[in-house]
Amino acid sequence: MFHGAHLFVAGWKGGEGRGRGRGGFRGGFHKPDPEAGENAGGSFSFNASHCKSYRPKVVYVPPPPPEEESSIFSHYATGINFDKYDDILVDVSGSNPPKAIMTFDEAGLCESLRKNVTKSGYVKPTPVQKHGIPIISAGRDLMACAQTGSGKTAAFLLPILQRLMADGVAASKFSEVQEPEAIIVAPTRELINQIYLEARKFAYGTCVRPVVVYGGINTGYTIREVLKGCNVLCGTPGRLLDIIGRGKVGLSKLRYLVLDEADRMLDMGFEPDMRKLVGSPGMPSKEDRQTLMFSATYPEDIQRMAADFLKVDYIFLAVGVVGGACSDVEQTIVQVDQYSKRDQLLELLRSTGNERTMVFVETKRSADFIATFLCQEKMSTTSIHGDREQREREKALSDFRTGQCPVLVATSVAARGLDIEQVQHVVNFDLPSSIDEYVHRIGRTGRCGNIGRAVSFFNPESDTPLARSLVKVLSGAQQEVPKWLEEIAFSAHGTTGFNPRGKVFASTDTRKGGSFKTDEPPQASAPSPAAAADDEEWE
Ligand SMILES: Nc1ncnc2c1ncn2[C@@H]1O[C@H](COP(=O)(O)OP(=O)(O)OP(=O)(O)O)[C@@H](O)[C@H]1O
Repeated sequence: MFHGAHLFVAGWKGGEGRGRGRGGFRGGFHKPDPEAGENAGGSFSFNASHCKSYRPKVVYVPPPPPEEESSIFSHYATGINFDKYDDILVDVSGSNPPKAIMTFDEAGLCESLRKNVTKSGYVKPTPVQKHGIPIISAGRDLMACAQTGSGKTAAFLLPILQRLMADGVAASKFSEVQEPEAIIVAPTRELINQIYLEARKFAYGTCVRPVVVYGGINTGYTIREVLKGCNVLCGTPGRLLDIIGRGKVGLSKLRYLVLDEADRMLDMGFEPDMRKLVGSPGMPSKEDRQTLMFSATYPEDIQRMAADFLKVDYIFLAVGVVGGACSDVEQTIVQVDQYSKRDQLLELLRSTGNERTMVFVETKRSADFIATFLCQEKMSTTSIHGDREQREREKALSDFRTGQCPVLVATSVAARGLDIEQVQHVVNFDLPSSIDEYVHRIGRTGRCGNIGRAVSFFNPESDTPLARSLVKVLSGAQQEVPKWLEEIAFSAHGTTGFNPRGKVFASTDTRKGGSFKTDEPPQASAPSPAAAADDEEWE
């Protein structure tokens, strides 16, 4: 059964002026809606960036997060390859990097935090935690790159919470303006909510209070939550700027600014808002705050630009190959033509039984279309994309998490960061136009040392531009490269310099002199038009 009432009328939101593409005038009458987060500063000036269509007031209030300890600390088991993380090569550059820790005991966590780490099932730190925790604890800025599912979230949350707890920071509900010590930004609502739940878990039983703000939920509710006390503010950029613009959040106590999925936060869609955020009144300068960036991918141009937000002596940490795919995911590329994709998908899903599977498509329309098709074929399917109401998105995710709907059809909105237990399988029904997006998508499986599988439909008519990067990512993750794909990659770009078995991307810091030694063209950080159409809403 398809879970979600609106298949084709997926909740009216008024037009396409969203995500990365926003800022362009699309015509139509605009009425600012303060509840939806518009006209944040009080005065409304008519310029292109304000031109969104009128949208109805957002009334959705999400269900409260779990209160029982067993739900807060529920976690899945690490997989058989967890210990293999230790074999991954680590590159730390920048002056005087602190020594890595080997155990959580060496992290010097206070008792309550240490207890919460244990209750979360963490026995030993992953490499990004071994290196990242002491770097952050030493007060250094950090640009960290580590493969999907390898524990980047705890790598920044633990040292931040440790410092706040050690300093006796406590939330106060007696203030009309809340002054958080840390702000964490992520590109999608579901991801920031997940980070918030992780922060809440690690801060359990302490006086430190994390709060989450994101678009698609009632602003009044969000403000009330912030005003109950806020030390760690987690948010999507638009809603964060809105709350700050309304004067509900002051920045004078801010010590930590974290950009999760940092390359995405600094690409051309989110960069203006990130600059607005760091330019907000009261925001400490980069010299006076600690800025931390995390991702599994860092295109070179983004890496250079990220330096604008970091102190000169930031530390660059690369666990494994920058932009490399998780080697615990078995990747298969199947050559298809556009018209056989649906039948092949069906066949694939029938053969995998009830395995939890994420099926990625390129547009919101095809997400609805494929989900409907699978439902008609009696597969329990749900879908998530930017045109669905927040209520529907959260229901879809929850039905997928609980296994009620083992198939989730998704656009790029679900490509990054989501950590869902037992996703055994990812299908790229449509391949994305960027290899980084591919790496993030297949990283929804094979997490935390578990093994996963990814099958991608390659249509030579549309996917040839990706062939070369795909060959490199496959060989970099020790996967079999189909002969036909090598041939397509070879003929698409001629013979010069194409060495499919060569080094994938050098895992080096751009400060070493732009040494991303790759024989492929620089990764485009700009989104494709199709990807832009599926972007997260910025409220
Ligand atoms: N040291 C650890 N021991 C056991 N489990 C861990 C450890 N660190 C993290 N985990 C778990 O591993 C899973 C993946 O972690 P996380 O979501 O932080 O990965 P990530 O590197 O941020 O991935 P992505 O690049 O997809 O965002 C989570 O369920 C997390 O709780």
